[in-house]
Amino acid sequence: MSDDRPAPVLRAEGLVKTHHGEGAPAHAVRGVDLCVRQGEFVAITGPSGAGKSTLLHLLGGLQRPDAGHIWLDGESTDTYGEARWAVERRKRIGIVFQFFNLVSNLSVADNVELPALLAGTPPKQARAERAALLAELGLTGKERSMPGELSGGEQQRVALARALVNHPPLLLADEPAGSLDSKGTREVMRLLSRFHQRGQTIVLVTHDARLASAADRVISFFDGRIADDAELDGGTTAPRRAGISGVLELKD
Ligand SMILES: Nc1ncnc2c1ncn2[C@@H]1O[C@H](COP(=O)(O)OP(=O)(O)OP(=O)(O)O)[C@@H](O)[C@H]1O
Repeated sequence: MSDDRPAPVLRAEGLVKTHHGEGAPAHAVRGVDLCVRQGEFVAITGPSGAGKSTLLHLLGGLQRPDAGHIWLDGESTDTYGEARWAVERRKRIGIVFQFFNLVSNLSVADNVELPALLAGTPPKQARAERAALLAELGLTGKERSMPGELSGGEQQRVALARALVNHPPLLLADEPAGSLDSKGTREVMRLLSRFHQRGQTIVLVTHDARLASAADRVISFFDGRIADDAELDGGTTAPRRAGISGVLELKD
């Protein structure tokens, strides 16, 4: 039987991760199977402590699973070490975080150009890519600013430019509006939607059900497991499949 769906950009099977900290072990991810296809905008939502960030970190190779497997564009990552993950992230996975994680002593322009230069892009092309993205994100004129001189919303837009400068097939976003005010939140969500409309595959982690409604598929994560996985109908919050709303309404 032929499968005319877009190809999987990311696939995971049997992911398990337990954190061993000070107290009792935290079973953050307890067996997750997931397939994200080209062009999808997937939100992973759920209450605080459900394991959403841990799952995103596993998917981006920032943490290693205790068990399970991840494929990027159909290629197994089983043999990847830290260095290989870093290379693959640069090419294939852009990541934005709640607290931006910009390099504080580099200018806006240098923050955005750095991943392009590290990926071997010629300096002239890196500058052009940076200029185009900053213009797109409304940051023209801020090139020489330092991150600390920008508002939170502006810093997150710089982080978005940095994440996208190498045109990665996959964008991972971990609570990208978590430290922004409502204006910054609306702006980040508008930009994510715009990039998605142009074909960017996005996986967004958020505990905020309103933000999740910008996606076209919402995965409800609860206690380390996928509790529900629903396509949204035309960008509204109405799930095609019953069962999602109870989990979405859980408060932190
Ligand atoms: N590095 C760590 N060391 C020890 N425990 C951790 C670590 N990271 C996460 N945990 C624990 O794992 C569980 C899941 O955490 P995680 O941050 O993945 O959840 P989350 O759903 O993203 O929560 P939030 O929405 O509050 O960010 C929690 O019990 C948390 O305390």
